[in-house]
Amino acid sequence: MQTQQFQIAQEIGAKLPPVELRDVCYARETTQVFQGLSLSLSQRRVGIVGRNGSGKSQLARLIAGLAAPDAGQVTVDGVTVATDRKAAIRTVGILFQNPDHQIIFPTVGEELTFGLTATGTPKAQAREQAHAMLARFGRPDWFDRSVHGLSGGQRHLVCLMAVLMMAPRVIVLDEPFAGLDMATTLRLSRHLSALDQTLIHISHDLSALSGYDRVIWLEQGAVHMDGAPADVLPAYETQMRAWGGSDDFADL
Ligand SMILES: Nc1ncnc2c1ncn2[C@@H]1O[C@H](COP(=O)(O)OP(=O)(O)OP(=O)(O)O)[C@@H](O)[C@H]1O
Repeated sequence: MQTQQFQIAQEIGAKLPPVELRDVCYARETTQVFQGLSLSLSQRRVGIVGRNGSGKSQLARLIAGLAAPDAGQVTVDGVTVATDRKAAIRTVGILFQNPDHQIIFPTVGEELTFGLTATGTPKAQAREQAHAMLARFGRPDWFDRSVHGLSGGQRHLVCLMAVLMMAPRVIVLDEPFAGLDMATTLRLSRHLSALDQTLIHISHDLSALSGYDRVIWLEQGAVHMDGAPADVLPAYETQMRAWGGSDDFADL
């Protein structure tokens, strides 16, 4: 299948924080995940799809600056995210599939205030902002709650609030709804879709991406197809059904 280049609506894209990957090479142990990947994202809602192991989570980590490319450059809104960490955490946030990969502190209050205090906000102001965030999400009583006493869905909400505390212009979502019940998923999706921020959303749930501005299909660390959801999602689904017809896992 030919990769399609998707034409960007410049008048919309110009106002949004650009996410740029230039000639990115990146290996994990013996796996060469990306070999010269270039991508320019400037839409408000970008979906990423691809098979298991195609490189989606590694792409998310590079965009969030949690990993540095071996060669090439990743910038978000002009910030080189892997090296300028202080600017990066105010520019781009990431929500993981598993909140336990994200949460560091024992209490909700500490988790919510850490990013702000680490980047110079006075402690009292950070606490005030955390209380305001908890009130916004209807959990004013959570500041002193132990994170480990919360359910998975509640921990997801803590992660979302911690990301929003930094007011990043771009949020990367790495399958944040996996394992959540339908009501929690609907509620979190509604909060996310109401956000002004640019969302780059990795998902195996194609319906979650149908209203997006652009969808990128990754295959073995390269862009296989790039375009409007109405073009990319049906093509992806058809290919997945065809591959799913085989009983062999050798290609996983
Ligand atoms: N910690 C690691 N050490 C070595 N190789 C890794 C590591 N993490 C990922 N990889 C490799 O990098 C490649 C891309 O993995 P990645 O996690 O980005 O895939 P993915 O598209 O997110 O898959 P999934 O849909 O299963 O989450 C895979 O070949 C994987 O084996």
